[in-house]
Amino acid sequence: MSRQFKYQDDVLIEKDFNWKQMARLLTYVKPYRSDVSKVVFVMTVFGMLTKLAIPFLISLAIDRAIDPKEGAPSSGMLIGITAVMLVLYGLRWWAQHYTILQTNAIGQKVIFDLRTALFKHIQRLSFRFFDKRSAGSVLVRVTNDVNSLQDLFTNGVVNSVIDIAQLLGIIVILLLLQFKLGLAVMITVPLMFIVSSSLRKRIRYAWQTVRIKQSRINSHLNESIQGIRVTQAFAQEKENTNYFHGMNRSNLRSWNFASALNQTFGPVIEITSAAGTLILLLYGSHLIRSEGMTVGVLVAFITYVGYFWEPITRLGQLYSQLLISMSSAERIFEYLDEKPTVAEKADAKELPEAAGHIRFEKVEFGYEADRPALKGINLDIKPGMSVALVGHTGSGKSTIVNLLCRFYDTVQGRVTIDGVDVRDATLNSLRSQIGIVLQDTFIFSGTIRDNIRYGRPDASNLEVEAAARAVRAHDFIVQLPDGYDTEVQERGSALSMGQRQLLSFARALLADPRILILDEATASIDTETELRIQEALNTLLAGRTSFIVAHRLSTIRNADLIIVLDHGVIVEQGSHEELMQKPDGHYRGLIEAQYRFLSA
Ligand SMILES: Nc1ncnc2c1ncn2[C@@H]1O[C@H](COP(=O)(O)OP(=O)(O)OP(=O)(O)O)[C@@H](O)[C@H]1O
Repeated sequence: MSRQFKYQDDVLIEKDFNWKQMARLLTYVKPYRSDVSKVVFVMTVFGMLTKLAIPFLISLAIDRAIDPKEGAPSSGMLIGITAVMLVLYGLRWWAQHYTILQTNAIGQKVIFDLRTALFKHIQRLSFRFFDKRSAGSVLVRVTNDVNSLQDLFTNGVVNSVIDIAQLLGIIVILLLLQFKLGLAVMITVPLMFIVSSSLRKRIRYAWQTVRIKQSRINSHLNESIQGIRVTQAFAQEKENTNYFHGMNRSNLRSWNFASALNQTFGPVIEITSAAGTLILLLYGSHLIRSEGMTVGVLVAFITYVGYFWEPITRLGQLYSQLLISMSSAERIFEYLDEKPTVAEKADAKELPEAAGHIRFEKVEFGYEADRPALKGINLDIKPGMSVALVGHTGSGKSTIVNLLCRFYDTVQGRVTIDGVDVRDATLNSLRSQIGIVLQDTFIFSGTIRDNIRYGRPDASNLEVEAAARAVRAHDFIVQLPDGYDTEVQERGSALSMGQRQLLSFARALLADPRILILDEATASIDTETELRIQEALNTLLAGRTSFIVAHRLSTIRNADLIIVLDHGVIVEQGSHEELMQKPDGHYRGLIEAQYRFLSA
């Protein structure tokens, strides 16, 4: 099997059954507690009591109407008892129908709430969280893990309350009907619990393994689909398929194993139940002979004991369901407990409309503790200035931008906008004043118009068009089949790189941020598009403080200030002319290398 893929962000979480966690899960049911009480009430009164009354009525029918100890059999009484039983069956049917409808509705609402809460939380998590996880594994938690709780909430919660009530009801009835026989039947209960509890841990572990394998499959699937072009270009389909096949097979094996273990619960209960019936028949017939117990009572006992195992079997199944759900719950709570590393202060202030004066003061930063990405960065950018960040790959250009947007926090030093430390401002007020145009423009599904409007959803159609015209995107948009209403396909794959760039310029212009960050595309484009993009850029940058991770010579030359980075340190800064005058300067070296490359 190929060893090129590693998806190890999910590890087995092996803990004992956790009541605290169960209580936490139940808090999601709390808003619907009045619905739950209604269902439990209906099911207990109309479902359970009617059910429990029936064996009693049968024993009554046998001992009083069919074969009474004194007097003649009575058909009138028999008809009366049967009629009562019919009414009880009707009531029971209605109660069951009501319970199924209601428990489904409650379960769905709880799942809806949980999924929304999880999505909302994940949206707020910082870049650091996503650095460590694949998109696929995050996806699994919002879909599979939440789904696997569905059964628990749909049937588990309500049924367990009803089952426990039924179990207690039957125990009381059995003991009241014939105390000794009742006790004898219950001897088998502890036996069953001992056997089944030894299975619990193994079952839980097995299901966790299944989830982790499914999560890896999803991660791989996600990566394979996103990278399909590269895979096909390098003719790696076979390798990829083999790897997937291996993962899939391993998942199948784990699933079969877990499922087989799970199935052992049923037989364990059945064997114990058979032992119970055996005790009942042997000891019951003895009691009839020696203590004058009636046949009716024995028949009622047999039916009650049948009912007795039912809730126990269901509670056993619920328990294994609970074990499965617990591992999903643990994984969901792990995410819900993840705190954004970039957190808003409790007393964070709204950043007032920024003029765009940006300072970096003795900034130190590293993505990992022992690998600094920026060292001793000092910058003072006046409002309206355009700054080009240049330097070798990995020199720290994007990191500067990440700190300015507060996607990460500095390790030391501070970043200020108009004198306000970015950590003292609310994230929303900070980021809404910063526009970002990334190299790999993210086009969302929807129309071209929706995409331009992304940062300012209330913009009118006229404003959208004006923005598109200003950045010279209008001409190509109107040539699309439905103009501004053309639905872009997944991530805008039908648009050219240049077109996507222009769209993102329009998006940024419409949002009208005071500070603009531009990660310039590295791909070389034709001269005409280059010119058009340059003009669009001039419109976009006018009057804003801008940081450009610059690759095009024209952009770099036009910048008011050029910052040259090398291994996380600013090695030079100044205008193009100033920097070109340094004979052995870094900048001069970079530009000359680029000229050599272009003329080669
Ligand atoms: N998310 C991350 N986690 C860990 N290390 C990172 C992360 N992003 C960047 N780095 C590291 O930080 C350093 C600076 O990276 P940065 O992305 O700022 O470089 P850059 O100058 O923008 O490079 P490029 O021109 O290739 O985009 C590099 O050594 C890089 O490996």
